[in-house]
Amino acid sequence: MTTIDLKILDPRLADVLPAYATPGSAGLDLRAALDAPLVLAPRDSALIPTGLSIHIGDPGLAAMLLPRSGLGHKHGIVLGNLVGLIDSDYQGPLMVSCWNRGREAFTVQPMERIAQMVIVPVVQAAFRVVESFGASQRGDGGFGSTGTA
Ligand SMILES: O=c1ccn([C@H]2C[C@H](O)[C@@H](COP(=O)(O)OP(=O)(O)OP(=O)(O)O)O2)c(=O)[nH]1
Ligand SMILES: [Mg+2]
Repeated sequence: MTTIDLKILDPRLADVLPAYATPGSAGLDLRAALDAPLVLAPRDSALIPTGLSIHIGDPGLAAMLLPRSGLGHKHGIVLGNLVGLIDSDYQGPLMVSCWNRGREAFTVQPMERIAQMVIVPVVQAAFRVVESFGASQRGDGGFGSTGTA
């Protein structure tokens, strides 16, 4: 298990820190550190604090914020940036852009679990400028070049 520094910005989080729900979980649920319910009208989005900050510290790691499948599928509550990427050197508050892509208003309750965070490995690459690439089977084919069947 990797250890990551975490600051509690909102004391309500102290008892409900992000944790893996099952031994095999990949995601850690993040909560809406709101003082009052927040109504998201259809197509509205809001930047919601999680009450936490983390400093991953290792450039070989990052965190990704993803929707929770239940909220996304049943209520249309996904992320305004589709996926949130937390850099390893970021130390500010963890924020979730909550987007109601559904047809009905949705009320986010204070401390509700609104998104999930996955810690992922990262490879930082340097670029070597070349005039031509070595041959590959795909070459420049893309965007459906292999067909659908
Ligand atoms: O859903 C998100 C996405 C990002 N961040 C924080 C952590 C991340 O490291 C930082 C910058 O994110 P990103 O690089 O995606 O945004 P940007 O628009 O490129 O901002 P910047 O110019 O600060 O890099 O904002 C969040 O708290 N939540
Ligand atoms: Mg950026």
